[in-house]
Amino acid sequence: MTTDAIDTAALDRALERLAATERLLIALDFDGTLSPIVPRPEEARALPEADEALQALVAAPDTTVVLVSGRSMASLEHVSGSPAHVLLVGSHGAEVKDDDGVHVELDDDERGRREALHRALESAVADHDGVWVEGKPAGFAVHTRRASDEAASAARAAARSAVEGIDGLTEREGKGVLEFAVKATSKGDSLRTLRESTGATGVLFAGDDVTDEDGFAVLGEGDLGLKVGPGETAAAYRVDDPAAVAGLLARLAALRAAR
Ligand SMILES: O=P(O)(O)OC[C@H]1O[C@H](O[C@H]2O[C@H](CO)[C@@H](O)[C@H](O)[C@H]2O)[C@H](O)[C@@H](O)[C@@H]1O
Repeated sequence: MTTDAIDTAALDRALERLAATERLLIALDFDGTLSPIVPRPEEARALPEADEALQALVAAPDTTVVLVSGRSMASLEHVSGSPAHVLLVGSHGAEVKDDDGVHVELDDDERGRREALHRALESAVADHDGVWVEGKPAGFAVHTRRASDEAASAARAAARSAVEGIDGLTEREGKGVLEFAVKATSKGDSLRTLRESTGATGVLFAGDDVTDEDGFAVLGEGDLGLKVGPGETAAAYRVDDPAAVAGLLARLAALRAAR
């Protein structure tokens, strides 16, 4: 799917079908989906309408809501405010928060490679203005949104070259960000696990960035994939922006409550 005109009638019919499913799993990306993209990651917040819709959805019967983010769990908790009864998955699936706390397990080899990765990235970006490195439990993100195009491109090249000697890294490029992780997890893996653990018979997954394509790839019949904004996607449906996502979640909550 490319940037076709948005078919709102078809999307509404798909929402009605999804709302009728027996056990519903709603999995949502955070940045660019619930929150508009902003220059400083720590200042991102879900739109108030989105927060309201999330609370309506968690109150609906047989419905599980989860935020599946590339952010570290600490960062996701900070920006989302840990909404009541909403599950959180961070670091593209490497960190999961449940009743027993937050889990991320690195073995000795992964810990060693993470340290090497940190040293390599910090020294690679040091001379590039506006570029900075964000630490995550299983890796690091090189942020370039505040750099010039030239500095961003030079920093990405320097980062890639600096980590060449480190084995087993997963690389992901997103909006103004290039990430490396020592654990090979993805939003697709998370969705599979969540579908199984919740017994979901239908899944809504919404996301805006290339890393969300791993999630769209594991959706099947009876699920609804929602791409936010422009760009190639495997999702069957599309909306323009986080405001449209909030409206759609409110509609789904109303349909689900009336079921
Ligand atoms: O999977 P997500 O929940 O969408 O998280 C992806 C990345 O989100 C954050 O970065 C992005 O949003 C920032 C705030 O709007 C923006 O400044 C940055 O350019 C975006 O890439 C977060 O900082 C990253 O760690 C996440 O991987």
